[in-house]
Amino acid sequence: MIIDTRAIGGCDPNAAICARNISRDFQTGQQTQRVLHNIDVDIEPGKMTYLVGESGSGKTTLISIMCGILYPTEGDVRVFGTEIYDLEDTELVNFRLDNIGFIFQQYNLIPSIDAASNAAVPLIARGEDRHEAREKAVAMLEKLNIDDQAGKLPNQLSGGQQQRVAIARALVHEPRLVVCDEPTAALDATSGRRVMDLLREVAVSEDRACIIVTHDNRIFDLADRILVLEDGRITHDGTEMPKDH
Ligand SMILES: Nc1ncnc2c1ncn2[C@@H]1O[C@H](COP(=O)(O)OP(=O)(O)OP(=O)(O)O)[C@@H](O)[C@H]1O
Repeated sequence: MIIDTRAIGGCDPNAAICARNISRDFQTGQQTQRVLHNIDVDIEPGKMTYLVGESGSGKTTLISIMCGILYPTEGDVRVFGTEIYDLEDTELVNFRLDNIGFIFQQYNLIPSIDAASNAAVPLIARGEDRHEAREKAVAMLEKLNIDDQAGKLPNQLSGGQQQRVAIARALVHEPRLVVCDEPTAALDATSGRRVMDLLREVAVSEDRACIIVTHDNRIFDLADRILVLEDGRITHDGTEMPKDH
């Protein structure tokens, strides 16, 4: 694979993500709806960046584009120096497997395998030995204080426990970029802060970045940077929430 080393639109070569001129349309019947409008954004490593905005403002669409699971209608995205939408499909899948951990609003756990096997999925997908993968998965479940549930199937777990399994699955392969959609929504305040502490420990360092989509004002104080999205445009970029929110 040849990586084009030319900068797109003034990308900082050290940025975790450099997104330029991102627009996205959705087609519903005859109607085309533009939900993101010419967004330029850089995400720096070493920071926990929040993406905040009302329901329907385009948060999920934007993070999906920034991490290689949804093509933009227009624009370019570079993740750790790789222009991801120039990759072939299998290259993009492998890039995501190696570099990105996802925590979705829906936990997307596999119902027929236990919690430890679910948490081990990214390691097994990369071809790691199953036994070693399970051991690493159980160690991650332990950090999340849920290793006593390792042998249970998803439908034997509470919503909050399922979410912690999904979080363990996102972190188990120590990805350089972690993207989380409402990681604390189903958790009580103490568990929520514990998850955020763990995310900071595992997902934020000199060469790692973490983006969190959240409505949860209990954790706004833990952000290093807050981006506010309104109707598909970034209207605030600062270290705190704007006063009028
Ligand atoms: N697959 C799709 N087809 C058509 N419209 C879509 C699709 N996905 C999202 N949209 C529309 O795009 C807009 C932005 O949706 P998105 O899910 O990105 O918002 P959000 O800010 O993440 O909302 P929430 O906080 O409710 O999750 C909404 O109007 C939504 O209806």
